[in-house]
Amino acid sequence: MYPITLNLKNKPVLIIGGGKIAARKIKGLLGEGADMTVISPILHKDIKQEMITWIQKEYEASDIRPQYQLIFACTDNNSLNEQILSDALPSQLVNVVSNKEKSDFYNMSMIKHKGIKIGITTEGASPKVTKETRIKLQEWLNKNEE
Ligand SMILES: C[C@@]1(CC(=O)O)C2=NC(=C\c3[nH]c(c(CCC(=O)O)c3CC(=O)O)Cc3[nH]c(c(CC(=O)O)c3CCC(=O)O)/C=C3\N/C(=C\2)[C@@H](CCC(=O)O)[C@]3(C)CC(=O)O)/[C@H]1CCC(=O)O
Ligand SMILES: NC(=O)c1ccc[n+]([C@@H]2O[C@H](COP(=O)([O-])OP(=O)(O)OC[C@H]3O[C@@H](n4cnc5c(N)ncnc54)[C@H](O)[C@@H]3O)[C@@H](O)[C@H]2O)c1
Repeated sequence: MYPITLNLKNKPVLIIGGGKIAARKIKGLLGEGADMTVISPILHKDIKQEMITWIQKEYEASDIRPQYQLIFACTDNNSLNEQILSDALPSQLVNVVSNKEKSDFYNMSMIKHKGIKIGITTEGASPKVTKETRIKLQEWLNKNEE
């Protein structure tokens, strides 16, 4: 997979599902100034409703508008998340939170340290190993700080 960092300021980003995992993704995306639309019957308490456009309903294929370049399928229903992936246009990139093999892209585990960002990924193979590595590396950086 090809690593890049994206400038998402004012870019329209679509999230389907508004639960715990969506809340984590939305926090990071709002921090980067993305223009967020969330489609979900229910919103997690950590999602700041006033910062997003919330469309309170269940997903339908017509929700996939061409202006979205990034789409996050964050429902707790893996077959629905996979349906979202197949409804998307070939030009749209879809993150499927419930399937290690099928995503067009993954979020990396991030460390921010003294003005640099370190991204860690197993390219979907093992989120658990990613998290463990982030914790070990963070401890090493803290220990070896001048
Ligand atoms: C890095 C991080 C970024 C982020 O999500 O922002 C991320 N997962 C994180 C946390 C986390 N993930 C999980 C737990 C609970 C368990 C635990 O603690 O172990 C926690 C902890 C928590 O939720 O607190 C389990 C889990 N994760 C995925 C599945 C589904 C599956 O495996 O198919 C399941 C099992 C679900 C189940 O079976 O129930 C899937 C994905 N998770 C990824 C990324 C992508 C691949 C990354 C890579 O390639 O390495 C991928 C494929 C899709 C994506 O999301 O992009 C983030 C910060 C980590 C940190 O640094 O703390
Ligand atoms: N990527 C990761 O880091 C990670 C970590 C743990 C779990 N997971 C996976 O992510 C999935 C979601 O986890 P969660 O904790 O956020 O679940 P959750 O139950 O907190 O949230 C699910 C959300 O999906 C919404 N939803 C359900 N059906 C919908 C529909 N038809 N249309 C639109 N929205 C719909 C619900 O309203 C809710 O807001 C889990 O099932 C698991 O497979 C991923």
